[in-house]
Amino acid sequence: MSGPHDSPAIETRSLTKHYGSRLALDGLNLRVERGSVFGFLGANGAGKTTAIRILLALARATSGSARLFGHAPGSAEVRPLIGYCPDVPGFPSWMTAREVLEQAATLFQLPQSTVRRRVPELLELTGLADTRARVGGYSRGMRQRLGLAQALINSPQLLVLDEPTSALDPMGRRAVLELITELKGKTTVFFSTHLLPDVERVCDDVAILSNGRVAAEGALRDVRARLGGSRSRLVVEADEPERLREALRAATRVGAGSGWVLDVAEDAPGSRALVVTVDDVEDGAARVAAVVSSLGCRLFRLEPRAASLEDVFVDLVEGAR
Ligand SMILES: Nc1ncnc2c1ncn2[C@@H]1O[C@H](COP(=O)(O)OP(=O)(O)OP(=O)(O)O)[C@@H](O)[C@H]1O
Repeated sequence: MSGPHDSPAIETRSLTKHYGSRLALDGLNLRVERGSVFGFLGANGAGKTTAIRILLALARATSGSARLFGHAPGSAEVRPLIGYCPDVPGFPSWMTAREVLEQAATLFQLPQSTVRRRVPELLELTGLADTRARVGGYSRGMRQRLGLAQALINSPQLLVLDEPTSALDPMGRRAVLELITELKGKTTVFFSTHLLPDVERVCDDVAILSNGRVAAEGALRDVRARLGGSRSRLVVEADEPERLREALRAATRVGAGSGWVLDVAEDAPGSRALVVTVDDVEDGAARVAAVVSSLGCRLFRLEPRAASLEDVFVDLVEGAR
């Protein structure tokens, strides 16, 4: 592994975790560069929380190694550099948000002058400045925002977030994503999530975890481009979408059949555009155009659709089942 000065924010090698006979992590190799916003994706049970718990020294690996800035998880060098927010953060119910943050500041032994500045700043940043209620009366979204404020109290170099937007309404979600964007370049942000649009919005790099292993990783753009090609999609819009849909459905491959269409779906609810999945985009486009023409329909639009992260994710996770 690299030395502490040039080492990545996170590096794991062959990280393996057994819970009894269950294999939760199966030789996980992960590298998160300093300053990046890194999306850690995986279906339920893929091993995301287990990996995060090992990185935070809340669980022990069965074998393999993990380093944060070149140091062992939980070591005295690492602790001041990390901020962590679990998916469901817990706080003493009788405390106010301000008290929670002041207590966290005490644990990090921050000077009083820093606490006086930082606590109101963080309350403002997470939209809790005007809340007088005690934490016991908070909604899950409010707890998540307070958890985030707490994770930022020590101005960490690495912020680790487990499903940071899962409990938030659209406004709260947007606020958290904006906050992550603001941290870009200054703080390394490593977050697990199921919410692919969030990843598409803020992440530089991603790793897709499947059955305790990295199934794909790299720059978001590259992962999409590299893996999105396994299924090609065309968007087609004609004046009689129902008839076109029926005709394309008739060309759908069933089982080992020889149909050239893999799937047909509405582009969006109520839209007359259809998304047609084919093996080969050029051949598919020519065939779709021929179908439109044979129906005597007017063609308005026929174009390839770039793969989304969701396409890549679904392909990888379904492929691993
Ligand atoms: N304490 C535990 N004891 C036994 N098995 C566990 C324990 N914690 C996790 N597992 C198992 O390990 C595997 C990975 O779980 P983990 O919680 O890390 O996945 P995850 O990707 O975080 O899932 P989710 O998105 O549902 O939170 C799962 O099969 C889970 O059932």
